[in-house]
Amino acid sequence: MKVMKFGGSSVRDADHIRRAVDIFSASPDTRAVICSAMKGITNDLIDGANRAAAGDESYRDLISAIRIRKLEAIQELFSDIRAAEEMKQAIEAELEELNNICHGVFLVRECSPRSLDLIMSFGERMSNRIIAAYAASRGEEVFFVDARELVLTDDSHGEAEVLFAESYERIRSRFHSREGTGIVTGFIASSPRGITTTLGRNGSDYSAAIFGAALSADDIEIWTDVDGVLQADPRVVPGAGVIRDLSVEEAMELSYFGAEVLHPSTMIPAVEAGIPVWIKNTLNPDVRGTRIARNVSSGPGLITGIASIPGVSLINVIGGGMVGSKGTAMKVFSAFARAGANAIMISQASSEHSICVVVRSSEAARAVRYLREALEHEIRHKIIQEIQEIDGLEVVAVIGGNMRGKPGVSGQLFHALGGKNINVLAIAQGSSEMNISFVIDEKDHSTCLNCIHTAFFPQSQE
Ligand SMILES: Nc1ncnc2c1ncn2[C@@H]1O[C@H](COP(=O)(O)OP(=O)(O)O)[C@@H](O)[C@H]1O
Ligand SMILES: N[C@@H](CC(=O)OP(=O)(O)O)C(=O)O
Repeated sequence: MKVMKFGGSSVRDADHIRRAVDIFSASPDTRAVICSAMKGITNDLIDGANRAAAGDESYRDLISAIRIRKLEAIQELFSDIRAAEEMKQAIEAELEELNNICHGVFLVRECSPRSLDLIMSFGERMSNRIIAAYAASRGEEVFFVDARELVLTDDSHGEAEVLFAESYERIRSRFHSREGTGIVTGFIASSPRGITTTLGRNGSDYSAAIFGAALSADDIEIWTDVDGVLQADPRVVPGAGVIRDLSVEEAMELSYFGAEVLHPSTMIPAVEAGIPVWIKNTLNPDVRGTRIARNVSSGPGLITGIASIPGVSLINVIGGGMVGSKGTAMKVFSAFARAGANAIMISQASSEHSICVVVRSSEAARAVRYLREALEHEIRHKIIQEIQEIDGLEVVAVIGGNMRGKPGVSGQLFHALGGKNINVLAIAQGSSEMNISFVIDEKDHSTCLNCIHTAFFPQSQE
């Protein structure tokens, strides 16, 4: 039995929805189909909420644009006039509710994370209603599931924590009482008090893993717009090939370091339940795709993939006085934690002369402010000479289970970068020896990814 998920790119319009329904209806053992909002709609909803909160009436234009996309899709999908009319009415009712909520935000000039979750939920609610009704109109045995009735979370709005035991129980009981395929809203959930929450941006993959684990699926299939997980971002490295099999650890590393096709933490419920996750292409359904599973051995290459996180800053705490001084590192990392800045990468010179931490640029100024406060004593007594912030950078990570215990990977890597005159500002290696990450100037993005790809995957270049 399978659980499938179709991302925003796979349900972006009527043509894609048709293909998605073709795919799941050709696979009768599909018990649940989790769909995202049509591509771009979640961003439009966030934009609309922000405009309304700023007192800008143009939020209405965004809702009108969403309405047009929905009505066009309905028009193309439903040949039966009555069915199309019913669907239109259902969507108009959702849009009216959305409009009222946004009007409330406009009046109070404020959009709390809780209100934003509710506003974002309309993307998945509307797309899944249309997909379920369209599949039913083709004679498929399907039932619509608003995941807010089944997936329970705490109330940390924006990226809520799932309450697994209660959610699994509800999912199992709903599916045991129904025949056919459940068409389930991804991304959205609710708190025990019934308040709408979301699982974090791109959270529909996570929803698929939750339903897969709850229903003990044999496989989870994530359908997207590329042939699988590729060796690098195909928009930057056009020659990147498909990775056939990925271990869970490699997949986690790739997603952590920005491979957009996967999302961190997504796979945890599936992994814990031992369910393989497949990444497949809605536009090319016959291609095998990538399989992510436990105990997969890495492919033949020295590395498996390359990923990168743009928009980062490097914060360098420099001071000869730190050598042998106990507790400075602790002060540094506590300051980052208090500033709410997530350390993406950390590297400390072995001379203990500097600690360098990479954070998202949006968090950098605040982190530096907290650091200066926390290290005031050290700065005054010249234990620390400088706290440096360098912006406009990118973290690149080279990942692969085969790197473990194999000498020469770093040599080959930095030789390739040197050959293209790419300056490396900091380097770190995970203790799992499964990744080498380093910091470069953002301007070297494309040259860097392409030269690493050429160096490690020469066979993909033809
Ligand atoms: N290593 C990679 N492998 C495959 N796709 C990648 C990779 N890195 C970035 N991408 C991008 O991720 C996109 C798919 O992710 P996303 O847009 O979130 O899909 P969906 O809409 O299906 O959820 C692809 O179109 C591709 O451009
Ligand atoms: N619609 C949500 C959830 C999601 O997972 O979307 P997608 O599958 O298109 O990444 C978002 O944009 O964050």
